[in-house]
Amino acid sequence: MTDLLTHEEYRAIAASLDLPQNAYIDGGYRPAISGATFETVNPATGTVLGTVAACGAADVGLAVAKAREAFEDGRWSRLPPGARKDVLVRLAKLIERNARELAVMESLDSGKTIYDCETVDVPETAHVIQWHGELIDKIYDQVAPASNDHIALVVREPVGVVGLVLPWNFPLLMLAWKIGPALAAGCSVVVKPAAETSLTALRLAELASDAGLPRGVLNVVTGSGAEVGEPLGRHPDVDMVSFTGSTVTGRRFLHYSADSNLKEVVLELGGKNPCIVLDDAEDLDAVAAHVVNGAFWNMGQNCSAASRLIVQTGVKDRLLEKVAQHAREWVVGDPLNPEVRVGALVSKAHFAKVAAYLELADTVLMGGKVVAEGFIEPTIVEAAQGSRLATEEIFGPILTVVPVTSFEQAIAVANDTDYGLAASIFTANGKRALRGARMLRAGTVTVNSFGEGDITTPFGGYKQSGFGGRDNSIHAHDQYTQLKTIWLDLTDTSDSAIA
Ligand SMILES: NC(=O)C1=CN([C@@H]2O[C@H](COP(=O)(O)OP(=O)(O)OC[C@H]3O[C@@H](n4cnc5c(N)ncnc54)[C@H](OP(=O)(O)O)[C@@H]3O)[C@@H](O)[C@H]2O)C=CC1
Ligand SMILES: CCCCCC/C=C/C(=O)O
Repeated sequence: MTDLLTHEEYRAIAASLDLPQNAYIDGGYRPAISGATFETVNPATGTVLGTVAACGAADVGLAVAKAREAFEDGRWSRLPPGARKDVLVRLAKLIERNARELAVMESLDSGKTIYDCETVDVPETAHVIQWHGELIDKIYDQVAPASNDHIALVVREPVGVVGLVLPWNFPLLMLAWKIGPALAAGCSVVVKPAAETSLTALRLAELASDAGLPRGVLNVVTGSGAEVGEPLGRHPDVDMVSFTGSTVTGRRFLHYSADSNLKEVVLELGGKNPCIVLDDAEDLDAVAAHVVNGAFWNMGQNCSAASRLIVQTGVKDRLLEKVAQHAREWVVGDPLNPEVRVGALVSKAHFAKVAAYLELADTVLMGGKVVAEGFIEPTIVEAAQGSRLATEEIFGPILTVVPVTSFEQAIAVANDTDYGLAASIFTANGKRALRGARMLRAGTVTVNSFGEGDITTPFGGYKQSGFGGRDNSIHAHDQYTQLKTIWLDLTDTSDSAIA
């Protein structure tokens, strides 16, 4: 467990940080070719932290060319897997050694709490990179069951140059979820972080060079979705894009691919994740703790947040009382204060969007107020199935309660959404739990708990929550590799055999 510092100590570190400013291309920092910059803001205070290179299509072109050069000359792609493992494990160690700096930088740039950055985001980032590094020299290719006269090898090859387009809710962790398997597989990557949160991706790229990653293999191009994301999505020499973010933007990447080189596209998109609590659920205190964590962790800015509580009427009042009790313990305030569990929403624009949902609530069961610009207290509202509060991804600390009267109705309401990322079901009846888990249309279903699984389990969505592949686990490697068949004819064609 990470030893946390005091609020004052975190503030002192924040004041002394050396923040990256430029894109990271071909193994070094570079300003945008145009010289343009944009301001990156601390959403908790509204102060400008610094400026960052506002890159454009020319910078994307340069990064892709450098990534292609690196891929084709084999400086990384053709290293033995064990050698790639060594570099990734060294990178994981460097992340651990620089954890405090990365955690404070992440908190300042995103409004996430230092508590979460120190205890989850940064250690998990190191863990994920180490896990994929250590996996890569343990995956074997296959021999197909072809006839005795043939040997058919099925081998995996890195897909090539990949574009990784990231969201702002877990800037380091989503970077790790994508570069871990991509680099382990031997790909060269061009990362586009969200403009709100570019700093830690840049610093991590520098650490990767320190760990021995050859130049050109990991490039970070900073700037907006329109100026950097779109040119990357349309680039004819990018072989594959892995994207995490909104369903609207994810859909655009399919258009970019169709309009350019039919690059592969993997999308990890939004969710409106149901958390079902049935009348027979045991240990309501523990259930309430899961519900609160699922709904309010990271200020609800989590694609797998438990944003819909579908609760059977027999247990509703008792559960909601406990949920409110737990939620009241979540202190809202300065993200650099280690006591705080609810920090700032990522930007003014996002805060305004989430705050507008408060206006839609007729029945506020708890909270419902803006604490200060950027900060919203944990809020519980009741809303009818089909209402905007019950169907739209709010991505903020607002939990919508939908009462139901039966197991069947709970499952029907849970599945009545275009999304299908995560779901959970709380019940003491094992058979019903498993039947429910089978019936729920979601990529991850948790029973008597809420969570996303861990690095060993695939993460991705059904329906409009996902497309084309999975993050995490050994299956993440499918995104970044392609299968090749090598067919060898063993028939004996020597003279004696013919005679
Ligand atoms: N699944 C998830 O984990 C996430 C879901 N969301 C959902 O999306 C909503 C909106 O958030 P938002 O930040 O706008 O999410 P987006 O999906 O727009 O952003 C995700 C990434 O895509 C980039 N991007 C944006 N527009 C384009 C484009 N036209 N072409 C290519 N790339 C683009 C962004 O760049 P930039 O931001 O720099 O312009 C960012 O790097 C949230 O309220 C939430 O509901 C958001 C983030 C994560
Ligand atoms: C330690 C697990 C953190 C999981 C966060 C998953 C969020 C993904 C997303 O919002 O895209």
